[in-house]
Amino acid sequence: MNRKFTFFSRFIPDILAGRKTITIRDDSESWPKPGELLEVHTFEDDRWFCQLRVLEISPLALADFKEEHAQQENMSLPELRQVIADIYPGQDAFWLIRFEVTAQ
Ligand SMILES: CC(=O)Nc1cc[nH]c(=O)n1
Repeated sequence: MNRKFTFFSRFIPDILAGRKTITIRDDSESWPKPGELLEVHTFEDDRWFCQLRVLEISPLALADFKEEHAQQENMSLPELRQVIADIYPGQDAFWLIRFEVTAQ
């Protein structure tokens, strides 16, 4: 199992500023456990940019995306649906991972 956890670099400013406090992932990235510390790298060039503590992980269907989730991603709800559809085409079952930044 690949336990590397990455984000697209465009999300870094929002993560480090505390404006993005969740990430929505598919089954392949449902392995983090609450309390776990993750060393987080950029997807594009594998550059470390912070450490996160996992606060919560819970299943979330595409049909159940709400305004609250969009706010936690610092996006509008249509924007969040589009971003997730672009990253995970055709998928509708996800995991919500809530986190806090513990080092940067
Ligand atoms: C690299 C990658 O998949 N990044 C993602 C995917 C979904 N949400 C997110 O915040 N970042």
